[in-house]
Amino acid sequence: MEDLPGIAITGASGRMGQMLIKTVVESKKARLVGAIERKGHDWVGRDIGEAMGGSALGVTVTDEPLEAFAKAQAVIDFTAPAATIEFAKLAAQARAVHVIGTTGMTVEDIAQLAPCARHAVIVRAGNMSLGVNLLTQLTRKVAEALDEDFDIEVIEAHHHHKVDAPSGTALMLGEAAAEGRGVELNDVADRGRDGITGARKRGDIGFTAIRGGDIVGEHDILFAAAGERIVLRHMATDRTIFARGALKAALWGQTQKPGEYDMVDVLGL
Ligand SMILES: NC(=O)C1=CN([C@@H]2O[C@H](COP(=O)(O)OP(=O)(O)OC[C@H]3O[C@@H](n4cnc5c(N)ncnc54)[C@H](O)[C@@H]3O)[C@@H](O)[C@H]2O)C=CC1
Ligand SMILES: O=C(O)C1=N[C@H](C(=O)O)C[C@H](O)C1
Repeated sequence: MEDLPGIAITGASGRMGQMLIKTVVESKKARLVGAIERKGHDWVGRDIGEAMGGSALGVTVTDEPLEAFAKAQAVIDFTAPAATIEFAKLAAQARAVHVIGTTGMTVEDIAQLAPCARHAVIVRAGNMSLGVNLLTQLTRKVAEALDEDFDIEVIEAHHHHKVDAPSGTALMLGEAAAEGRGVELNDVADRGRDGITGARKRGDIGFTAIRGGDIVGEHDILFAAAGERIVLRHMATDRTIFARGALKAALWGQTQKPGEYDMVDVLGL
């Protein structure tokens, strides 16, 4: 048991944090060594298992990430952009693999990861599921095969707690479509329509975000032309798909050189 890679989970009380704790505890390939929450959170100082409403797991929730990371071979982090940047610096200091699921990071945020990746493995993806990562490949291929007679729209739906839009997954799919077309997403993305917008610009890739209820995550890539439409769809119904992918990334990262990777690397797609 002691030989298994030790995993620390940040944002331990969150929707993904709790799912990750369960996934690591149930895994025969890793052990839980740390649970981190933000300063002032009422779970700090409590056993993580008991805080989650179950039996004790022998891991106390801490607000001192570096102490927890120093005991871990990997950190799995689904929190918020500012927290993730700080965690990247600390994970690099601890030489722990940093698996980042956090979305809503800006280009400037992402640039801050590069110096950390000189010292430790970073695996970052807006979606850790096998299905979505396969869908990015399919999206690239379909976009490559079709010309601009086909308008590309990415439509996503999520629960009403989600704070960022478009979703990280929608942006991954948009990137894949843009790559297939041989264009830069930044040059063609249409991310917010309201009022008299004018007609759709040929070649644009549009994004629509739906927020409601407890939707786990749904993504459509629509290719719409005169007289026909193609729709590629992924529907997540359970957050375990993200947690399992993140744990796979944490284990895969143990044998990699420092650098920045994504789930396509992990899954070998
Ligand atoms: N890449 C993927 O496959 C997936 C990514 N996500 C992303 O993961 C992130 C979290 O999602 P949820 O779990 O639904 O949110 P949530 O709001 O339920 O959880 C976030 C947790 O992070 C904690 N946190 C914030 N700042 C912190 C800090 N400085 N130190 C320690 N903990 C801190 C919060 O207290 C909270 O417990 C979002 O960006 C979401 O888009 C969610 C699902 C899948
Ligand atoms: O916030 C979520 O819940 C999710 N976030 C990710 C995203 O932004 O795409 C992945 C998944 O869709 C769930």
